[in-house]
Amino acid sequence: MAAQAVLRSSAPARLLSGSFYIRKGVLASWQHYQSRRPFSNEKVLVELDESTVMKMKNPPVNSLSLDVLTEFSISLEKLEIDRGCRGVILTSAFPKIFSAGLDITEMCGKSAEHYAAFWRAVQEMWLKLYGSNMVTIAAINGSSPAGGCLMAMCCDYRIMADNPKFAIGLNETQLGIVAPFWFKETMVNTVGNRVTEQSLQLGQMYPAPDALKIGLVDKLVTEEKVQSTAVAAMSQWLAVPDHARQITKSIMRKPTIDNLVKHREADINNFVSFITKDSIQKSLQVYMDRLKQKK
Ligand SMILES: CC/C=C\C/C=C\C/C=C\C=C\CC(=O)SCCNC(=O)CCNC(=O)[C@H](O)C(C)(C)COP(=O)(O)OP(=O)(O)OC[C@H]1O[C@@H](n2cnc3c(N)ncnc32)[C@H](O)[C@@H]1OP(=O)(O)O
Repeated sequence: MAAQAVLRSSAPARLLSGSFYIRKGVLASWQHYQSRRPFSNEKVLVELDESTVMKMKNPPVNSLSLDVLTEFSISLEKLEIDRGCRGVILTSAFPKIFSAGLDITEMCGKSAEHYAAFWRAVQEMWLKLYGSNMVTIAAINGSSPAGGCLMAMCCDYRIMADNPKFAIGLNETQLGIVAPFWFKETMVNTVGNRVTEQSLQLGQMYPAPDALKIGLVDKLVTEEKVQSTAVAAMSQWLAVPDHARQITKSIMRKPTIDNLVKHREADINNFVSFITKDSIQKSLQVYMDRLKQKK
């Protein structure tokens, strides 16, 4: 809902706040300084250097736990209301892993209340990131399955490390679970219906070069150049007038966002009744055991 409000109202609001900024002079400068200080969170670092960079840092694989998702949404919201921040680069603090997707342990052996709270946090992250008014660029410096791929697809532009060992995709069916409709819609909006249909059914993970071929990522560069390329791309995107770019983004994304907002509670109920099934719990357990055994 918040993301929706931002999408609808924020272009004029930002223009208004721009004139307030000039008139109020010193006060605005102080507020600007306050809001531009790096935030020191535990699992989502926000660095304010040449560009604003959000770095996921949840060892070992940046799985998206309830804590990480909550911290992520709060940090993004702070940047969203910061008049000095027009764009954000999303990346990982670890080499070789962007994000392992949703934390599977949050979906195993917990209460229905926990699953509902967890799923609401997943939705909130998506609403905020997909609905962001800022330019969002994913600097994908490693593998990015499922929820990690979703986060990357929420961004306006995706740069990935050129290494066939790194793969990205929505692999949910491989775990015996189903990507919900808004994951599907995000992928359709990124790579089109036919590729999505095949990818989702097969739970396909794409090595970086194949991800480029199907348009799941926009550019491949060497691992060392991922972040600097993201900074360069950011200047290009920021050269476009904000209001025009934001309204265009809203026109493109609003129907998809509205669809989740409208069905949000039903989607939570669906998730809870799906994930609490014995057969699904067993599938997840088998998948986790396999992950642990592969060493
Ligand atoms: C009808 C429909 C209605 C409603 C919708 C219903 C359901 C939708 C439900 C859910 C949607 C979910 C989306 C998801 O995101 S599910 C998560 C999918 N993620 C994965 O499959 C990734 C699995 N991990 C990997 O492939 C690899 O770990 C890796 C490539 C990310 C990294 O490989 P490494 O070799 O570097 O590291 P590992 O040794 O494999 O892992 C280290 C460590 O981390 C644990 N781990 C890995 N991934 C996860 C994870 N996603 N969650 C929790 N824990 C994870 C792994 O077990 C290792 O643990 P130990 O060190 O052995 O303890």
